[in-house]
Amino acid sequence: MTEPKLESGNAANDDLECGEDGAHLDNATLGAFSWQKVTVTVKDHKTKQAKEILSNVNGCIKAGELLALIGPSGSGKTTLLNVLAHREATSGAKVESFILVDGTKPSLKAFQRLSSYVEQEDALIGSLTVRETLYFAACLSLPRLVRGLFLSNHILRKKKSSVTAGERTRRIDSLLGAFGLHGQAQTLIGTPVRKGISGGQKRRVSVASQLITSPKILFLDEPTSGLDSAASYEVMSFIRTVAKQHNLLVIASIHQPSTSTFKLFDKLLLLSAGKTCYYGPVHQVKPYFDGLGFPLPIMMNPAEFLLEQTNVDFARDREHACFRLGKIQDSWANSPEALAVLNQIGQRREEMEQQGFSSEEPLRSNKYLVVVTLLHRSFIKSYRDVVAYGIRFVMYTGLAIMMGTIWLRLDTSQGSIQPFINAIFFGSAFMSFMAVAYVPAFLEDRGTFIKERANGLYGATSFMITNFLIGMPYLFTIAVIFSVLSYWLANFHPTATSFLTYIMWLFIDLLAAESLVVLISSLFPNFVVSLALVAFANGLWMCVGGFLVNPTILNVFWRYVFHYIDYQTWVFQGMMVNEFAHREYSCGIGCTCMYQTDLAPKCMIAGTGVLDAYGYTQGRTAKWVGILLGIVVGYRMLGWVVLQRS
Ligand SMILES: Nc1ncnc2c1ncn2[C@@H]1O[C@H](COP(=O)(O)OP(=O)(O)OP(=O)(O)O)[C@@H](O)[C@H]1O
Repeated sequence: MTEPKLESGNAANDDLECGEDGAHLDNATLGAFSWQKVTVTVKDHKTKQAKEILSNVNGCIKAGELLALIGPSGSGKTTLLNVLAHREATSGAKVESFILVDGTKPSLKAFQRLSSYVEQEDALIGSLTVRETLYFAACLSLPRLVRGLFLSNHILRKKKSSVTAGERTRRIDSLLGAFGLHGQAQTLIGTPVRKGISGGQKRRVSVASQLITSPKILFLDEPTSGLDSAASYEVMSFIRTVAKQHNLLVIASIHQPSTSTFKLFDKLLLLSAGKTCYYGPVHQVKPYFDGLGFPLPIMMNPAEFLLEQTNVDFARDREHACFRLGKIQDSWANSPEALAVLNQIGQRREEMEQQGFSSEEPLRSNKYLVVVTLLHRSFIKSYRDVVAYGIRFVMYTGLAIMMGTIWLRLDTSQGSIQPFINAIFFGSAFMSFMAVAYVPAFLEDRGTFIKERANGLYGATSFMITNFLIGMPYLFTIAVIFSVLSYWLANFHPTATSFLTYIMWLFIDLLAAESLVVLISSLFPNFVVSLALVAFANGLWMCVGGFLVNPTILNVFWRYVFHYIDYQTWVFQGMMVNEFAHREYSCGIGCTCMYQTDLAPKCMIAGTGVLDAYGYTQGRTAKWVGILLGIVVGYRMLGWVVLQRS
């Protein structure tokens, strides 16, 4: 198996600007990040009344500090993290907040440049190696120049902020080192059928790939979820070391950390039912709760204790638990510590207002290079991911052999006419139907796209173009393999032109079928729903496509509403014309011809008689291809609109 040519550690001489290892991560510019009066209101599903899921949450962290957001399930950790990261808080939410970076409100773009967000579920591609994952993260997120490009004024302006190949490699190497991943650099991330790196290593790769753009603020959504306590500690200690070394600000929501993991954080924000229960240094949480009359037992995990005190859902005595929680929340709201946080934010703002915060535009990779990078990545995935592609190849090959041997060597007597028609229908309709096998692969790609777009890497246009382009050679190969095997075995019209025309129809058929999968799976990104709808749509297309009910007698509703927009209609009639326009069939003993044509006196049937029975005219191939391509473009455009809005 060929490895892609990625830049190696000693790649280029043009990296003079990059300085020492890991220097790109250094934060020398951003001092503090604060948030005030964060309140999020949603409409309660049951009562239909407005419900506050976050109420008046304040906080501030300084460069080099790590903040843990903890709280019972449903306390508002994810919502707060989203608000702080300038993402959608939750669907349909009304958000009030006052978020400042060094005392200044940054633009969304400037904030995106300053920060990175690591999702709870790793958005990693299992068939890439660890190094490749960082390499593609770098290519997608960092602006770069292609050698040999004519340097227009625009490009020259961008050159200053571009990252050279050498610098990119240096960043990858330093991140591999910082997260203890050098030993696994060439190991696959892992797919369901190929074991890769461990869960903790995956999490480290996720964090490292978000640090490639040198963010100053790092948001982590449950970075230890699904990991055992040893792996959780390991992941958090790597993050802490990097944050301390490079003066980064880290905010992580975290579920039940072990005592040792808990102590890796500098600050703690304890939430329950959307309200603050404690905010401040981790080491002061014990005296604070002691003072409230809830002493922390010496041998107990502090995080576990705090969650116990603030959780009402699993309490045996719910009334008592609610009373206790109310007391903790009120005590915090009226505490001198809460007031001190507000003073700290105000003080910090004044200090920094004089200094000023430079809001730069985000670094972005060039759109065309993004498409090239995505194509490169998809290509590697396509030849390594057996589940996504290999199995489908085997399935189509099996189907072709099956079809060719069932319709084996049909002769040119009139008895073969109907089997030929059936074979044309089966080849076009069933191959289209089998596009359902693409649903899981597309949903996986869509998932990656949604996460990468949320990180500002690229948009729906780049994704759609790449998806279309990467599918073309693959679908073309399937069309060729299927035709080579089944066309000659079944004895379709044996000329080179007809054979190539058959491949063309099948290729466009597959292109349309896969575009339909893209549209439906974008609209309903759920495996079962999507599968059912694609199957339903194909069933509909088969019924109205002209084979099962002759188009001349198809009733007006189905004919005008669905028949003409059905891509299988055009493929079926295209293949029918290809087969029957230039072929003749014998009527056999007794000379009773099934179709009456000019050749009846010779006891023969002209294939055009079959076409007449279906109402198909010849010489319209270009028009039908045009209609089919229009349908493909239509599906893709609609898919693009859906992805754009999702
Ligand atoms: N769009 C919404 N409409 C109604 N309620 C919502 C909505 N989004 C979130 N909530 C509610 O807001 C509360 C906070 O949700 P959030 O996901 O932020 O909690 P969390 O602390 O991250 O929970 P977990 O630890 O279980 O992930 C929950 O009770 C949740 O049900």
